[in-house]
Formats: sequence, C-alpha cells, structure tokens
Amino acid sequence: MAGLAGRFARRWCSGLLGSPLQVPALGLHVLGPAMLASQKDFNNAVSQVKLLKEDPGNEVKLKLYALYKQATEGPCNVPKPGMLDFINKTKWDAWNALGSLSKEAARQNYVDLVSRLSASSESPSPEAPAADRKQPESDSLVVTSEDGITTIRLNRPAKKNALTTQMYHDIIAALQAASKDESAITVLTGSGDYYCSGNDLTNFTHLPAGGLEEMARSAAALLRDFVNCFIDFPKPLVAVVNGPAVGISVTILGLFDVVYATDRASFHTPFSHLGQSPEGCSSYTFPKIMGSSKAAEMLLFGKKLTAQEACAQGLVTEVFPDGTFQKEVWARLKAYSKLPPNAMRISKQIIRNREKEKLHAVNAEESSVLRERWQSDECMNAIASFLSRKAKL
Ligand SMILES: CCCC/C=C/CC(=O)SCCNC(=O)CCNC(=O)[C@H](O)C(C)(C)COP(=O)(O)OP(=O)(O)OC[C@H]1O[C@@H](n2cnc3c(N)ncnc32)[C@H](O)[C@@H]1OP(=O)(O)O
Repeated sequence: MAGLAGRFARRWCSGLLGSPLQVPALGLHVLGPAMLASQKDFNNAVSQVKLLKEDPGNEVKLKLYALYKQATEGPCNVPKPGMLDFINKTKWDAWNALGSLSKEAARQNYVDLVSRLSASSESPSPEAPAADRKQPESDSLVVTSEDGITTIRLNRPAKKNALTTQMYHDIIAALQAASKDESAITVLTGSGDYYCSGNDLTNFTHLPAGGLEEMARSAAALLRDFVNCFIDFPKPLVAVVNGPAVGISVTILGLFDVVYATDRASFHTPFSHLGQSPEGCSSYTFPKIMGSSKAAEMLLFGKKLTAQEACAQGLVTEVFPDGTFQKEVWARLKAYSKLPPNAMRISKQIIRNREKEKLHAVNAEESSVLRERWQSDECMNAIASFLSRKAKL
C-alpha cells in the first residue's frame, strides 16, 4: 500500500480515542447532579468506553477525545497542526473548542457522556416486552407500510442521507422483509432536501484490525450483497427521487422498475473524481439505458445530469414540479398499488429474469474492481480531501 493511504490508515487507526482505551476495565458509577466526578469515576468511565457494544461514531469519539484531553491536561495549549494534517487538526479543533473549561468540569462531562453511551448501548433486559426491543433498522432508515406500499426512507437529512455501513445492512434487511410482506409496491426515497449523497465517505475511516485491505474486502462483500438485493427484488420497485442523488444512489436506479424525480433532482456519479469505479451494475445498465457515449460521460467524466436530462436519457421515468411532486407521485403510486399484486410480480419476472444472471456477474466484477480501487492512493487522496473539507462535488 502506497504512502498516503498507509499514513491515513495508521493515523486513523491510532484513533480518536487513543490513550483513553489503555486503562484497565472497571465498573461505572452514576453520579448525582450536585457532585463532581472523582478521579476514580473518571478512570472507570475511561475503561467503560472500551466496553461499549456499538461504535459511537466519529463525532462522539471526537467529543470524548476533547473532554479526555481537557480533563487530563487542561485547556489546549499545543500548536495547531498544519492544514494538511487533517486528523490531528480535527482533534485539536475539538479540544481547543472547550476553551477554559476546568479539568473537573471536563472530567464530569466525560463521565456523563460515557454513562449515556453505556445506557443506550445496553441490550434490552430479558423482561422487556418484544415491542420495546430495538427494531432492526437504525434511526437513519424509516420503514413504513401503508395502502399497499412499503416505503424505505433514508433519514439522515443533516448528512444529505449519505449511506453508513449500518444503513446498507438495514436496507438489505428492509428489502428482504418487503419482498415477503403484503405490500404490492416498494418505494425508496429520502428525507429532507437530498435524495442521497451516496456512500458516506467516513465509512472508509472506520478501519478494522486488518487495516485497509480488510476494510476493502468487507466493503466489497457488503456492496455485492446490497446490489444483489436490488437485482433479485421480486416486486415493483420505485425510486421517489426527492432531491439531488449522488454515487451509488444513482447507479442502482438502473435496477429499479420506475424512477420518479422532482425537477430539483440531479444525478451525479463522480467516480473518477473519487479515484473509484462504477457500481450498482451501472457499467452494464447505463450503456443499455442511454447508449455507451452518454453513459461514459456520466461514469468516466462525472457529468451531472439535471432531472430533465436524466429523463430524456431514460434513467428517469417522469419529472414533476417540486411544488406538487409528493402529492402527484403518491397519488399515482396509491392507484398502482391497487393493481393485482401477483400479476405485477409475474410481469416483473418476465421483464427482468433473463437479465439476472448477467447482472449478478456484473455486480461481482464491479465489486471486485472496487475492492482494489479502495486501496489505491487516488481513492485515499480523494477521501482525505473531502474529510479535510477541501473538496466538494
Ligand atoms: C459499501 C458500499 C460502498 C459503495 C460505494 C459507493 C460509491 C459512492 O457512492 S461515491 C459518492 C460519494 N459521495 C460523495 O462524494 C458526496 C460527498 N458530498 C459532497 O460533495 C457534498 O456534501 C454534497 C455536494 C453532497 C452536498 O454539499 P452541500 O454544500 O449542499 O452540503 P454539505 O455541507 O457538504 O453537507 C452537509 C453535511 O453532510 C455531510 N455529507 C454529505 N455527503 C456526505 C457523504 N457522502 N459522506 C459523508 N458526509 C457527507 C457533509 O460532510 C456535511 O457534514 P457536516 O455538517 O458535519 O460538515
């Protein structure tokens, strides 16, 4: 693995939590609001972090890091790392943002935060009724069934519905459940102003023990499983594209039966910019849908299409004015959902079945090419640029 990728992997692996994880495990005391946490409580909390069942995510890890530094060293008084040293700069910013917060208050905040994290990551007690148990989908995905339509809604509007690793798993589970439920039609849509900004680029920073190579291997396996679910989905699958779409949320549209878009939507596959290559079977479906040269402009050069252009090229079924988009689309889908479900399934099978074997082969090849790409300097540099906020689409 070449220079930057290796450095990136090692530095991220050494982690946002760093030294706090080295302390031996002890129990955690919950303190009353009037008391300030003792050094022992703090040490316990530091150990407790190690026992969390769920990864709390980078934002929380940064907060923990900053509070730890403030509690152990006091206000940040080390020089600010350079612009290009983006991981250390992010950590420095988080610590520095705590200003003159006292060591004792930082210790207390750290203990409180760990206490909340521990409580929320605890599994339900054996007595808890089934309805109170955690649902399979995370908060970032909302699945509802009504009027013969199962709707899978991406629900991370603050992050433009970027897909976390957990969301890929949850979408797979939601599609598997929808394929067997009573609904006639399944819809994928987004909350907020975006449909989806594609793969969450911070997924690449959660490096497992096996490092970058293992990360690329497991991401490729997940990608393959994810796309296979769309290839095999047995009922009419409709995308309700409520805003701009990027990356994998665009490429899989070739596997949907119908795509409705607001006139605010755009369709962008910036794979070369990201040092990556096409997925979602788009290397096969896009040339078929729009011809090889239009497909190349999108997939090689990252040309962004407007909703009208995507419709003219056959990727989108119909475009609606944004003001009436939701009303018109859902009225239409409700009417379609009353059609005989078995007839729709069988018709879909006839239309799609002869292509399935080919699509599975394309998916396998695209996933394996990406596995290599994700370990390349081109890709690591692009992700590092995005994370350091120097690059946006
Ligand atoms: C395991 C399977 C892997 C499959 C691989 C698939 C490949 C792809 O999908 S490639 C496409 C990857 N996506 C991108 O490159 C998009 C990156 N995002 C952007 O360029 C911009 O955020 C935007 C053009 C989508 C939106 O710009 P805008 O100025 O309107 O909003 P922001 O302030 O940038 O975004 C708000 C907030 O959301 C975060 N965010 C947005 N998209 C992503 C993303 N893809 N990954 C991670 N985070 C994302 C953005 O950082 C902002 O966060 P903060 O508010 O915390 O700064």
